[in-house]
Amino acid sequence: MENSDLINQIVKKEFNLPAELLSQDAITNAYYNYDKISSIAKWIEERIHFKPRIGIICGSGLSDIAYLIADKQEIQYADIPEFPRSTVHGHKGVFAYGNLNNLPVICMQGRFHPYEGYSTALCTLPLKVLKLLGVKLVIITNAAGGLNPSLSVGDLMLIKDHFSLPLLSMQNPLVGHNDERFGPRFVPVSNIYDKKLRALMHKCGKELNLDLKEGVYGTISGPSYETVTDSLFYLKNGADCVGMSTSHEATVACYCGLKVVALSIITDKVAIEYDAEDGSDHNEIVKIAKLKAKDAEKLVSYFITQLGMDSRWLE
Ligand SMILES: O=P(O)(O)O[C@H]1O[C@H](CO)[C@@H](O)[C@H]1O
Ligand SMILES: Nc1nc2[nH]cnc2c(=O)[nH]1
Repeated sequence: MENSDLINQIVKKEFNLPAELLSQDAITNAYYNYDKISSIAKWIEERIHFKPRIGIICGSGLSDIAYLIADKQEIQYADIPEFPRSTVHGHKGVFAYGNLNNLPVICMQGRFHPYEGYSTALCTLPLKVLKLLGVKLVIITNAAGGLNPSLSVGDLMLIKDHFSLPLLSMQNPLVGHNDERFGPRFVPVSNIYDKKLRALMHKCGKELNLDLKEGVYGTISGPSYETVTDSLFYLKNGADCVGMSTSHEATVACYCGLKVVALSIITDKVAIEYDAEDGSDHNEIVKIAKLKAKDAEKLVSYFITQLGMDSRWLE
């Protein structure tokens, strides 16, 4: 059977309508239903023989976080049946897993972005897989452009909230049929970046003598960067930095009952004056993220040690 026939058949069964009449997220969620995601998780489980408790998503240029894992093993996304591929420079497309400071961790060296052509539901499929693998908490990282003039290149910023026009305007990964086995239809997100975990992260930052900033992550869909007017709009509405990921991932993690903590590394300053030079360049962004990643790695490692000291964090 042709793949499009199969998709049509699945969608027809669920909605009694042809797939053309539905949004991409609704189609994705019908295709990647609970059973299919369970079979992806089972496929992984059978190969890794390992029960992760912490998930880490590595942002652009931040995949070396995985080298913190002592006995690191890998599984390629390309080997996992019906799993998407990473297509962006700085995203390897690998699950790395093993113990990090004695806690079982699975690390995504590579995420999926809506601008690659994936629906937001497909971009966040890994979060549902992580949930079924046993993950309780995710640490999301990203490279972001600094909007707030108080942020400098190389700063680490703990995300306290996000502002996402794509999420607010129907690019929401939860659109479509809901399966309560993952989470509820309507999801409260006012404490999406868990307040207690943020306090713990700040404590870690202090103890490591790091100047950890805190702020709001603004999401654009990309792949074009922001115009000056876009940037001013985000800045005036409370965003401190901007990027093309994270918010939809945090939303699905929260929906699935995973605790979320998220960090941005500021890789460039966003133009907020009309006659400013446009400095956004992805190769440069990846280069800066790699150069400045050491502090993020130290912080994540120490944070995981602290999580290990109280079993309630990973309940
Ligand atoms: O968010 P991550 O994946 O770190 O990457 C950021 O860097 C890329 C733009 O240069 C975009 O993908 C943006 O989201
Ligand atoms: N200006 C800008 N810089 C970035 N660095 C990482 N992501 C982004 C982005 O979306 N915009």
